[in-house]
Amino acid sequence: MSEPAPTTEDFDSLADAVTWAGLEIPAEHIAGLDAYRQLLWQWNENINLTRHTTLQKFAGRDLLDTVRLSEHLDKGDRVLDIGSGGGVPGLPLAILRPDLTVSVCDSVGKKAKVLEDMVQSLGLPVTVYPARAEQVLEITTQGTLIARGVASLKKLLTWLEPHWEAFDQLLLIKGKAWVEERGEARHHGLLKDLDLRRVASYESPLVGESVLLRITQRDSQ
Ligand SMILES: C[S@@+](CC[C@H](N)C(=O)[O-])C[C@H]1O[C@@H](n2cnc3c(N)ncnc32)[C@H](O)[C@@H]1O
Repeated sequence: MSEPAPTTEDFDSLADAVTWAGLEIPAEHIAGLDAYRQLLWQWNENINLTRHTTLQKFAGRDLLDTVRLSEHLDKGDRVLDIGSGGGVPGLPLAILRPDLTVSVCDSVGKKAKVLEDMVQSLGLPVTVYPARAEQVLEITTQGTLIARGVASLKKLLTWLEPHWEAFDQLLLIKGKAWVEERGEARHHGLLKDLDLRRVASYESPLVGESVLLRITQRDSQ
């Protein structure tokens, strides 16, 4: 019989939770990630930003997703996290990858204000846009758009359809339902000019399989 997953009480520190999640994060980044985590949980008492309020979930979900995503971003890329909410994956990514130019946006003003406060407190070189992704793409250009938990593929591709000239690729963190979402997007003709690849698939000890989808314009290959 397999061992039950350990509970939060098993971890006294973020470093222990990171090791449990099977992640190799350089020691120099752990303090910054933990500072972000503390701010997020403090804000979460007043405004609903995350349900991942244990070290186990922070490491086994938020950091795991961010680290796997990070492995598919080129050095020096310009990255926009769309629908950043409490900051995942954009803020931990900015901590782990100082070579990237990271921006985050959220369409809910209150959430964008919290993101701005966290960025200031942590001294991160991150631009926060209190706006919908579509609006940000009218005034900026990006290398990679990243997103987790924002909307179905159909919705995302509909929003982004008029804006492909403003970015090179879309990297999405998705769960098992990605296959049905791809079917729905295809059915609506949203993938006809796009190339969608599953570039990674990884197991979270807490939620099972997650995938990273890379979507590009077909003629940009
Ligand atoms: C479920 S939360 C996910 C937050 C975070 N990415 C995470 O994984 O923890 C989705 C967020 O996307 C934001 N959102 C939805 N549509 C958006 C859009 N078109 N542009 C920017 N933000 C959007 C919502 O306000 C919400 O904060």
